[in-house]
Amino acid sequence: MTTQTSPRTALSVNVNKVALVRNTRHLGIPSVTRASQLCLEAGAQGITIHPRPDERHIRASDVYELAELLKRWPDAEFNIEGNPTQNLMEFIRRTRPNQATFVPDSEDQFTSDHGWTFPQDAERLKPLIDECRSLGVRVSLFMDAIPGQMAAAKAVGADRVELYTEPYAASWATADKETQLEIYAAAAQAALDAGLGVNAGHDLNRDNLPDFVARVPGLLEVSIGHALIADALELGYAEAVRAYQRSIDAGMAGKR
Ligand SMILES: CC(=O)[C@@H](O)[C@H](O)COP(=O)(O)O
Ligand SMILES: NCC(=O)COP(=O)(O)O
Repeated sequence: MTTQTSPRTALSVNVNKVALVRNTRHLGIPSVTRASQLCLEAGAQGITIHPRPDERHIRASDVYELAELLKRWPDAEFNIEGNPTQNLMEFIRRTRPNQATFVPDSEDQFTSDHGWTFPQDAERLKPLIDECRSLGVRVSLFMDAIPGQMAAAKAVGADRVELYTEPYAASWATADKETQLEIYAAAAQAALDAGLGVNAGHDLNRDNLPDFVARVPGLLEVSIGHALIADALELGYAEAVRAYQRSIDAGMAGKR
């Protein structure tokens, strides 16, 4: 078993939903770049976007404007998510983000709801992972919390996995929470044992974050969008980011 001292889990704010609201008028507000700037000023360690092919929220123009913004934040990370067999690779080639998170979504998918599957997906992913790494871009694979899949994710060349956390989030207020935490802890440990870094995301929020951070070993990054932006509608971006940082700190304090 690979153990490591617990790194402080980084918060990457996903600004998809700012773009979603912006796109309902031709006024350019709320601004995606201003939202990102305010989140970074408040202490977020990164910005995540998922430029889907239908541009339902993040548009190609957002990708390039955010890439320029992040150049002014050298200590922050830019994480671009997407399906590398669709539109993602062009964005990676042109912007060289810190991290590319490969997500196996179809073009018309309502939202992300599953990870990659090995060995089926290995052959088509390997050259795309190799290209990202040749560009100096870290690759994270969006994965279900299945311990037996982690070695294959490493074998195909991934640097990290992002654990898809909706099943945990859905269990949080139920009797199934403890079982889910054990599943995610085992999947994270299997990833660590395989030599992978561990990220996580989808439906995480202020309430369910502390337990997850406390129980999942080696958690390097959480990318959070929907709930954080919803909270920002009430609290403002800066206070929302500070609230999520407090949730992460509560989880860090609770690590065994
Ligand atoms: C991969 C993942 O779980 C999310 O980052 C994804 O970006 C959510 O996409 P929507 O914001 O379009 O629901
Ligand atoms: N990779 C998860 C992400 O970026 C945001 O997911 P959500 O918090 O919007 O569900």
